[in-house]
Amino acid sequence: MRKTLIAGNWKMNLTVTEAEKFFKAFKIQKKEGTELLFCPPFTDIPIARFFLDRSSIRWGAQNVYPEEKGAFTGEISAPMLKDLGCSYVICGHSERRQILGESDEFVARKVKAVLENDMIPILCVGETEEERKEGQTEERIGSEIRTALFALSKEETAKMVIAYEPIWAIGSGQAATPKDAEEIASFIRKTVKEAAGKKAADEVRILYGGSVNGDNISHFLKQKNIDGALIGGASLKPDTMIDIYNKA
Ligand SMILES: O=C[C@H](O)COP(=O)(O)O
Repeated sequence: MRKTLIAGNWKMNLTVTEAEKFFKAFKIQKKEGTELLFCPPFTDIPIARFFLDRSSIRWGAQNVYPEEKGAFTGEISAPMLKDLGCSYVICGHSERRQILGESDEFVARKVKAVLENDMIPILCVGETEEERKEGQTEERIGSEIRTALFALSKEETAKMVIAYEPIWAIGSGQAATPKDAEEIASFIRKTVKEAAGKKAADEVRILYGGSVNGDNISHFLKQKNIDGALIGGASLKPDTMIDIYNKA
């Protein structure tokens, strides 16, 4: 039985002062079978640890550099995140792939580094509006997944989370339909099965991300292959995130 994961990606939002205010206001009743995660900016991770340490809520990072240590100015390594108590790391978010030109190969190195440091990678995949119109969605996502899984064992693959985030749905207020998201989630599971076998495909968790809110979360979670959500804008307000968690 796969555990539902509700993950908030704050992106480049909330200062330390604002994060403190957020966590002071964030109160939930723990639910069995649903995991809650926040991925704040690096600067807020110690604040997340301070407030969430004795709770069931996990914290993670939005990015990582694939090398362990060394002369990589401005970068943060997986051992550094592990030492801060991070459980998850988002790898290959489309905002990084598009703005910073991160390649599938570079993202694959991050995924490996996260697993080697006993954390769980959330691999983001998804198509642009143009690719969708051209019927290239599966080709794009298939290639992103195969490259990320290439150097992983079946056991490592089974631990992963893959987030399907159609780029056109991110921050647009126009989410994919639950039916379309399920179709791609099913394709993702099939791709994992071909690359790493049935056991890994049965265990890997697949999230949907892109304009998720309190009104549509339940529709996504009813889908057979969708195990949770990666939430951007709606994760920035305590009340909205509490509402989403309660509906999950
Ligand atoms: O990582 C989160 C996604 O990019 C979704 O962002 P959004 O919920 O603001 O559309």
